[in-house]
This record gives sequence, structure tokens and C-alpha cells, in this order.
Amino acid sequence: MATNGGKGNGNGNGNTLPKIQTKKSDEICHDDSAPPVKACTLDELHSLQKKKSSVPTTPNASAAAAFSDDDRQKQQLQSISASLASLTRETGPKVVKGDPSATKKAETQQAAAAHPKHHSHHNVVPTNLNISDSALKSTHILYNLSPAELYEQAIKFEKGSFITSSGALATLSGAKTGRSPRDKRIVKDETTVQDLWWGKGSPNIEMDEHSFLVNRERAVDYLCSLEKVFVNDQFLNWDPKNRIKVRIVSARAYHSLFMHNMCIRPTPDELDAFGTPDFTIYNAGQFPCNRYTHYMTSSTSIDINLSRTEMVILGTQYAGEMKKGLFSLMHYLMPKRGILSLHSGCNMGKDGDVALFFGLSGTGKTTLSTDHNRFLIGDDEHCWSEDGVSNIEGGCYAKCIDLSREKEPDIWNAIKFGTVLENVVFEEHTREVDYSDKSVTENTRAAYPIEYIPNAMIPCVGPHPKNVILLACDAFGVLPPVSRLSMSQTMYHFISGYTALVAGTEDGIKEPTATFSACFGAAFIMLHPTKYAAMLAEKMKKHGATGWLVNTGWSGGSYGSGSRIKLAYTREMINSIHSGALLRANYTKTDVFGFEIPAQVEGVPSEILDPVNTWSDKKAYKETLLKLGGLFKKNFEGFVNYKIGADSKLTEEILAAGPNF
Ligand SMILES: Nc1ncnc2c1ncn2[C@@H]1O[C@H](COP(=O)(O)OP(=O)(O)OP(=O)(O)O)[C@@H](O)[C@H]1O
Ligand SMILES: O=C([O-])CC(=O)C(=O)O
Ligand SMILES: [Ca+2]
Ligand SMILES: [Mn+2]
Repeated sequence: MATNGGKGNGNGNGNTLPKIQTKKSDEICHDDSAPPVKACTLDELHSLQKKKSSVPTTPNASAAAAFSDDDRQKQQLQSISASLASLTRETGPKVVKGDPSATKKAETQQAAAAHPKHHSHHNVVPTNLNISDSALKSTHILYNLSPAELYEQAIKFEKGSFITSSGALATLSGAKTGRSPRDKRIVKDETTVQDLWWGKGSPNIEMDEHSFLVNRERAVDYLCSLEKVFVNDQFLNWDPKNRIKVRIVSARAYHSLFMHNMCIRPTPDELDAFGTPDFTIYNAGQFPCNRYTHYMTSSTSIDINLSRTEMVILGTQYAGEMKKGLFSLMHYLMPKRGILSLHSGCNMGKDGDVALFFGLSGTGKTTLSTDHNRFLIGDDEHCWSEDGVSNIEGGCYAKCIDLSREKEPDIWNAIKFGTVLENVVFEEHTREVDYSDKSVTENTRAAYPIEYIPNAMIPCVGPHPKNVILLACDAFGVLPPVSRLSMSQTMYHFISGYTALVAGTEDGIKEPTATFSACFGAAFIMLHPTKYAAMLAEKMKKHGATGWLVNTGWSGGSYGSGSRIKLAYTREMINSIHSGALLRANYTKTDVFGFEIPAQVEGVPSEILDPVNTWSDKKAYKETLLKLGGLFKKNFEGFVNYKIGADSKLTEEILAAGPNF
């Protein structure tokens, strides 16, 4: 037992702690296995931790380039300052690169060491005209940050940001958890009054140039009033000939990471050569619009000005507005070049057979284009040009409600570090996400880069489609699970753009509502639907594509009595389309809609192929079928006076391809 020295805690009862024995000074044990750190202070130690990056926050000039790093930086900051310029004060804000907390220290160090000549900010674009207080203030620019940097920004500064157990960034989109189509405005000017589809049925609600500028100024002033803003310079469209350069200015790390994932990410060299963007988004979503401004009917406004190539977002933080705003832009720009823009998923088999998946929200574009046996070209937005198909985006935006690892393994596994998880609920401690929880919204979403899907096709392009699959989630339960369509039927159903939704209220309304959305994306189209339909018909004919209608909705009765068709069965039907097996099946024609339905599909019980077999109440089936047929007819009345394509023959054929009774 150790003895106590002069001082100690000994109480003499034998329970004292043993005295610590130290070795004699010459025997002191050093842990010499590693050399000492090359730093004398903590600051120095921390500065060693981060290696100077060549991308993307401090873009590097390539060796051959004529500009020095400094010139290039300055040019880039000038371009960003110009983007953020007030149109009335005609001067951009002072912009400083980097995080406000980090730059102060960095600048002092730089001034003291690397650039002793520079007594002011090294990377500030100054404005000479300090005529207003706002011109005295500088705005920090967080330029093309990496996912890791954006995670840190989100977690430090944005309430509701958390890392989930799989490494995704969980965020809240605020009061809006979906798009606000009634708050979308398009500037009507000399060009767009001619070019665009206006009036009844059109998604394009007009606003004048002046009101746009009022909102733009509001957004820009809001953004410049912040200590820092995020700027993303990225691309749309994997077709190199038709690539569009976009700049997204936003106030939240969530928005920057979302767009990092959803747009095409430039390489360091591409970023160096970026220059001036073709289109700019000002996302001031936390800040409302001013309801005294003409055309404003709520505190939310999403405004597109095609002539100025700008979009302004006020009063909604739902990130999908940016994604779909850019899609609207493509629906304008691409058809002008003879390229068809499509609200569709797209994948390709090992033999190069490409399939398009059209469908309204929730019908299965993302789910069914993400197929372990095929290459994913994209899940939502594509172009069909003379060269084939190309994805517009660099990422996917999957619905997460009731997501299961077993049924959708690829999407499940894509929800990892870098992925933005919107509005999901997770267990407080373990951060395990409960995908069945609708407490925040039913529209929970994951946004991830397309390469998170193992068999993504990079670059995301492919040859001309062989199959065009129209998806409908028919909650009435009367459309066959799969039917082969004639060309005119394909056009009829493309223009109709049908799905049925079930309004989910707390009391549980059982009645499905038919939704018709022209071209399976009326909210995003800019021209009259018949323009896109004519292009689709022309391309399908030219390249010999076959049209199909797949009902991913109800079977055995309407919503409430029947049940949703098993995803596994839908996948089998889609497999038979891809393989060509379904082309060789025996078909019978249905009443009312005149669909051709196969007698057999491998892996699917034959009795479900004709919906009448699955309904016990045959009378109810027939009534529901006629009811839906009537809704189709009524919807199509809006299109009967339009000519589709050059010859009226196609128009007549399409009209005749609808339900007949
Ligand atoms: N038979 C089925 N076929 C397809 N999807 C099904 C089926 N049964 C259930 N589902 C579910 O329906 C949902 C389809 O949503 P998905 O994300 O694929 O829609 P989307 O067409 O991509 O819509 P959006 O354009 O809004 O992204 C998924 O949650 C999927 O799990
Ligand atoms: O844009 C969104 O919010 C989701 C989507 O893909 C769609 O609605 O088609
Ligand atoms: Ca989708
Ligand atoms: Mn979509």
C-alpha cells in the first residue's frame, strides 16, 4: 500500500488511492512515435489543417491562361456584383469572397504576409459611388461551395438543419412545402406576347416589365442587405450544343446545396471559363413580395422575365420553384431550336434502347426510371433533339413518402452525405428518418446528384427513344395497368395529361379528383400544348417509337375500395415493354377508351390486366369508366379548335382517338 506524503488525502483507513508513481526525470516517457506539429500557435495549427484549394471557391487560372489568379477573381467578383446591382442606383454592391467570419482573419493574414502592398481587402470589388449607405456595406459571396462547406453553413446558421443517420442534410422549406403555381408570373412584352401561350388553360399568368423590376429590386436589395449570399454558377442540359449557363443567387445554404445537386456541376476548368450567365435566379424566398405591387395576389411571387433572362423568387423557400422555373425556361428556349423539352424520366437498356416516362407528379417517373437493370439518364426533365435525348439536370428529386429500402433500394442508398432531405421527420437522438411520417408534409423529397445512382449514365445522354411510356396514377381504378397506344392515342393522352389525385384531408375524403395537365406538365409549358404534341408525334414517327399507357394507380376498385397496383407488377410490365416482349403479345381492345390490352405479361397475374376482372361490382366499374371517359371528353373540348402539326389529318385522328361512347 502506498504511503502518503506531506500533503494528501489519506485518512489512514486503508481505502486511500495508491500514490501515483512517476519515473525519475531521466526516465520520463515521451510519446515520440510522431514528429511534433509544425506550428507554434493554435492559429498556425488550424491554418495547417486546410490546404489551399484550387476549386471552386478560389478558381485557379490554368497555366496557359492569360489572366493571373487575381485578375480572374476580380473579373468573377465584378460579374457577381453586376448580377446583384440595383437597377436604379446602377451600381453593384461591394462583394467580398468567402465567409464573413473566415475572411476577416484571412484578410489580415494576407495583408500582413502574402500581399504587404495591399492595405485594403484583397478580394473586394470596390464601388466608387458611395452615395448610399447600402453602397458602403459589402456583401460576402459564398461561391460554388462544396457540399461539406454548405453543410457547415446550414448547420451553423439555418434552423431546422440536421445530419441524418445516413449522412443526408435534413432541412425545412418553411411554410411552403410544394410549388405555388398560382403565384407564378411571366413578363408579357413585345416578344412574349407573340411567342407564349396566354389565356384560358395557360399556366402563364402575365405581369408587366415594371412590376417585375419592382420585385427584382426588392429581391436584390434583400439579398445585398444580408451579410452573405450564396452564388452557384452551373449548367443545364447535358447536350453540349445546347448547354445553358445559369447563376443562382440565394440566401440559404439549403438552396445552394439543392441547386448544386440538381443542376449540372461544372468542372474547375468550365468554371474558370464560365463568364456571363445566360440566366440568373434571384432567390429571396424568405422575404415576401409587396402586395401593393401590381399583379401580386399573395405574399409569394415567382417571376420569370425571358427578355431579361432572369427569375425572381419572393415569399417561398420551396426549392422546387428554382428547379421548375428553369424547366419553364427550357420549355421556351429549346422548342425555338427545334428541340422538344419533356417532363419525363428517361433510362436506357444495355442494348441502347431508350424509354421515356411521362407523368404528372407522383405517377412514378423517378421510381420507374430508377431501375437497377438499366442506365439512368434522368428522372424528370429531358430534351429530345436531332441527336437523341439529353437530361436537363444533374440530379434527381425523389418523393420520399413511405420510401422503403426493399422496394426502392437505389433511391434509398442515394440518401447519404450530400443529399438534401426536405421536410422529413427523424428520431431526435438517432437521427433515423421515419419515411412514413407526414407531420410536416406528404411531399417529402430527396435531392441528390445523379451519380449517387450506381448505374447513372454519365454524361446523361442517349439515342432516340424506342418506347414512350405515359404514366397515370388512376385513383378511379378503371384504366388498364398497361395498354399499347396507337400514335394518335399517344398524342391524345399526351395532350390530356391525366392523373387522379385523392384529396387527403383529416376526415379522409374518399373521392378521387381527375387532374388534366397538358403535356404531363402544364404548369411548366410556355407554348401551346399542341406545339409540343406536334413535335412529339413527328419525332416518334421519325424514330419509330411505340407509345404505352401504364396505370400506376388503383386496381380492384376506386381509391377506398381497391388498392394501388403493386410496384413489383408495374416493374414487370415495364420490363416487358423494354424487352420488346409486350410488342409480341396478343391484344384485345377495351370499351370506351379503345385501349389495346395484352392477354399476358410475364410476372403479372393475367386477371389484373383487364380492370373489369378486378372489380366485384361490375356495374360500379362501368359507371366509373363512363364517368372518367366523360371527364376526358370535357377536358379535351379546350383543344378541339387547334390544329396539331402541319396537316389537319393528324388533328382529326387525335380527336378520334379519345374515349368513344
Ligand atoms: N405501382 C406503382 N408504380 C409506381 N410508383 C408507385 C407504385 N405504387 C406506389 N408507388 C409510389 O408512388 C410514388 C411515385 O412517385 P415518383 O417520385 O416516382 O413521382 P414522379 O412522377 O417522379 O413525380 P414528380 O414529378 O413530382 O417528381 C413513389 O412514392 C412510389 O413508391
Ligand atoms: O417541382 C416539384 O415540386 C416536384 C416535381 O418534380 C413536380 O411537381 O413535377
Ligand atoms: Ca420525380
Ligand atoms: Mn417533376
